[in-house]
Amino acid sequence: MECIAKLSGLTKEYRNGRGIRNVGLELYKGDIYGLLGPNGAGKTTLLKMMTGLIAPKQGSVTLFGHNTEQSFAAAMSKVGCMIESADFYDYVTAGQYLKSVASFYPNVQKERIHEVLEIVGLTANVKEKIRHFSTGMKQKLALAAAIMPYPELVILDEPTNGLDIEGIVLFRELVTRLSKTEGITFIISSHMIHELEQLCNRVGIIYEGALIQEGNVSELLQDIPSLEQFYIGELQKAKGGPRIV
Ligand SMILES: Nc1ncnc2c1ncn2[C@@H]1O[C@H](COP(=O)(O)OP(=O)(O)OP(=O)(O)O)[C@@H](O)[C@H]1O
Repeated sequence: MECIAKLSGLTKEYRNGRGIRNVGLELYKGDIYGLLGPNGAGKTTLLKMMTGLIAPKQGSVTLFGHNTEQSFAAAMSKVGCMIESADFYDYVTAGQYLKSVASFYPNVQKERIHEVLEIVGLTANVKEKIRHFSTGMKQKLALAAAIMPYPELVILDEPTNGLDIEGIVLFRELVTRLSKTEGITFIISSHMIHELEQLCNRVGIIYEGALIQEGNVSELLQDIPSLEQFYIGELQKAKGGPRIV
């Protein structure tokens, strides 16, 4: 299996003492890796570090063989991402926004704008100003931007936030399709554990800044009926309390 992302000993401490400590993780080509953890556990911090938005105090991120601190452009050249809730200049239209995104990538032709709009189901809204978009529509637009440069790795931080039920199902189908047809690898943080259970082949659990458990979903769930029960059990172990599931 080809390792396309390697995170080693990642540590970040904010001034308030929070952050992540000594997190190591590998992604293999074709993985759909789910990142689980309570609020404030460190998921966004970890994903921001993967994309160079935060520099680690210790540790390293290697994407496609390139260290993000030493060769940022090369490391990120096959990466698409959507971190935290999407923020836009909302007086422009969806089409204008995606055109500006496309202009960053020399290999992206303007036809790609319509392609990604169609993929996320926003074709009819191309001329609409973003300020008229719902939260879920903005999430879809951010996803369209993330897949614009034909990425091989897509990093998604809570991508289903604000999506309606149909949007969540579409999102799951879209990730599955992109994984199968384009061979795209995904790492996705989410609180929607049932979605992750259906979608992911591997999951990791972050608790208080540390990766406390990870593995193949099918192996982790050999003796436990659901990812939710596994997750709650692992959190209880980490907190040192008795297991109630
Ligand atoms: N810029 C910052 N300055 C200080 N503390 C921060 C900063 N960003 C995050 N934190 C703290 O670091 C911890 C990890 O935050 P992070 O956003 O990574 O968690 P998360 O797992 O993504 O949480 P959630 O599920 O609520 O989105 C939290 O306790 C948070 O308060």
